[in-house]
Amino acid sequence: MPHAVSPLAEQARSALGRRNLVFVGLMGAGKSAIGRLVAQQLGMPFVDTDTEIERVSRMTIGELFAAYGEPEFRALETRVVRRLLRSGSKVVSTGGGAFINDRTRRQIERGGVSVWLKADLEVLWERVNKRDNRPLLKTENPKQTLEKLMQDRYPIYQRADITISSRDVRKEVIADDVMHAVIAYLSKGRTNR
Ligand SMILES: Nc1ncnc2c1ncn2[C@@H]1O[C@H](COP(=O)(O)OP(=O)(O)OP(=O)(O)O)[C@@H](O)[C@H]1O
Ligand SMILES: O=C(O)C1=C[C@@H](O)[C@@H](O)[C@H](O)C1
Ligand SMILES: [Mg+2]
Repeated sequence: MPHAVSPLAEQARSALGRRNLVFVGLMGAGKSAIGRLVAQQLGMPFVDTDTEIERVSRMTIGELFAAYGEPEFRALETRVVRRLLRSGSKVVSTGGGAFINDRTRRQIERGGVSVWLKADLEVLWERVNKRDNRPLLKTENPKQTLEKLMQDRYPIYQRADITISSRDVRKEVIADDVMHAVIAYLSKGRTNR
């Protein structure tokens, strides 16, 4: 297992102990990019649930939505998240809707420290409009759809243990914010899970 790469990362790694670190938030918030970077810095394994779902189903997320519909996708997502959170501590980046689903959110609440990457509409839109691989945004006005998802989902993402502002700065800056916040959150007298 690789070691944490800086004193900050080392301190965050040791605070986490055997816990998982789970990134949640809307499409484009940076869960995959920041999750991967934080995992590298902490010297922990990294898994992205969307990638894992595509691997086990041998279909893309778009194909899954088209063939089976969103409810089936959510059921598969719940199972994948549960399995990942039970198989050794790691950094997990979830798909945008995972924390919104009651069953999946309960898995995350039980299985790790959750980090909401919170971004404003312009930042999200700038990042997601470059690709069209998000089935929920295949609408007439995808920016408006994204705004509606923000209104519906932000009150739920807000339940995450930690909130980090995912703004237009280098990914390393956000990764440092995450590690500082993890240390602060876990120093509040919490016991190892
Ligand atoms: N701080 C940042 N600076 C510049 N680019 C960023 C930053 N954070 C994320 N990005 C870029 O924004 C795009 C979307 O990020 P990412 O794929 O990590 O989002 P996500 O939250 O995983 O979205 P989804 O829920 O759709 O999987 C990627 O191209 C990523 O490299
Ligand atoms: O926000 C969502 O509900 C989604 C986000 C993506 O990560 C994928 O999990 C899928 O496109 C659904
Ligand atoms: Mg992602």
